[in-house]
Amino acid sequence: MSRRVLLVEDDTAIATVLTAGLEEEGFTVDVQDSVAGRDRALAEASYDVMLTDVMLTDGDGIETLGKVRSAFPDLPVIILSAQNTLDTAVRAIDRGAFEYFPKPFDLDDVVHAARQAAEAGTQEMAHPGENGDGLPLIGRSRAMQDVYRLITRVLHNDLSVLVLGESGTGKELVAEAIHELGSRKTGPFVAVNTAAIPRELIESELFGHEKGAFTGATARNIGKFEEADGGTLFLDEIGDMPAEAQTRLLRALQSGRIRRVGGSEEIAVDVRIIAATNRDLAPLIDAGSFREDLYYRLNVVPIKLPPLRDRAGDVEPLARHFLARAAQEGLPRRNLSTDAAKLLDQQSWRGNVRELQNLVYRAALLARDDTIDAATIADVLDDRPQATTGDNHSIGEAVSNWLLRSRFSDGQLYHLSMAELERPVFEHALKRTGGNQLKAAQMLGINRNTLRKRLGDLGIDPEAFSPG
Ligand SMILES: Nc1ncnc2c1ncn2[C@@H]1O[C@H](COP(=O)(O)OP(=O)(O)OP(=O)(O)O)[C@@H](O)[C@H]1O
Repeated sequence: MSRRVLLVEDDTAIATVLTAGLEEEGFTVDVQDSVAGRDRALAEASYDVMLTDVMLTDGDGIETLGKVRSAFPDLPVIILSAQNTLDTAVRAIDRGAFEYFPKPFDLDDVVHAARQAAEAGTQEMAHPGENGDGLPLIGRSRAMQDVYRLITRVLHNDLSVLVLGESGTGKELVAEAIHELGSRKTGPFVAVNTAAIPRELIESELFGHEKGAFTGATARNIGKFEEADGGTLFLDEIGDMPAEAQTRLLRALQSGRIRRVGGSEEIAVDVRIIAATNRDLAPLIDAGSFREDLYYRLNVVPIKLPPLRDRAGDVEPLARHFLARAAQEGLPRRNLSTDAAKLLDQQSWRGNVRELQNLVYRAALLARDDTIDAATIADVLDDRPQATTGDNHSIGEAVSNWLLRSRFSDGQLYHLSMAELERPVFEHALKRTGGNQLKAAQMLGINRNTLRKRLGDLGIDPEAFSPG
């Protein structure tokens, strides 16, 4: 028996392509181009799944979704949206959408989701919640869309999330967003930067200690786990955690209980863990300095944050966002000239969003009039601390400098250095070939399967380099 789809889309080109794809999959497709048409069709026929655009001439496909969901609670709905913000993704899932696809979408993905939806009915639907306000993440690039979709997937469960990404890409902000928008928002959000705490103190910081547990422990102290009870614990720079603390953390995650340092009592804690790292954990695991079992515990849902240079079109809105924030914080209110925005967009942003933010604040301070022009940006750019490897004359020199700045223990040096070298080489080749792995492998002079495997090991997504 043929399954029936209601497609609500006012763009005829998209409607035609989708209809063809869905029909090929064996669906019968009815197309409507308005909210009114949608409601009429729903009243007249019975559907297995509905796909709907958001901005329709007579209304908003998400805002009016509540009505549909109460009248047809068993009808799974897939949202197709051109408003590619985290807000839209969250609104869609909160209103009970089965899936959310930013445009332009991949036809196969949408057809696949329609089939899944028709099969699963509404069982797998996200829990409706209320609408989030003041969503903090700026940027509508294609590269950020996957991040938004993943965020919506983890809001109403307690799955462990591992946020991966270079320094300054917004990992902590993502953790905060998950907490603020999710079902633990009434509980505390507690952040711990593992790399910033002396190794000897990490365990007591995380799990607390009893009076007299060690020299200097003059009173009982509650750790971050207990502080985060009922909420979210964000563990930043997880790759820097010493071995003993890793063991203790794993035990806590497995049992849902902790024991204070020097204590004997087992204390139950209800904590959602979000961990983050800017390091590649695979070589640390290979080298035996990061526990593999802990990795699997933490990495239930990985969220990879793209570096800023891969977020086409995001630099200018971010810069304007930071200017507005700077003004709120008492700095002079400034505009950004078109040329200034262009110049910002051309930078490679090795320090990612944090670097852009710092630079925008400095430009706001230094600008000579209300509008920040390209000359001011150029001055501030020149003033930057030297980019880490930008001034080196050879790869060898760059590597030597990098080794001097890095800290890792014996047994990791080779794997970590190789990962560090391979990443920019692979990314360069993927960029040059628009993400085509076959061509990239030819350019590199290595076997395609080798490339695919190494990309996987390094967590590089070739899709992120494909145009569009
Ligand atoms: N998409 C974004 N929209 C708005 N602000 C952002 C965004 N991403 C990052 N920021 C801002 O940039 C700064 C750096 O972000 P954050 O501290 O979350 O990065 P991080 O990846 O955790 O860095 P690190 O690895 O160094 O800890 C913060 O001030 C954050 O508010």
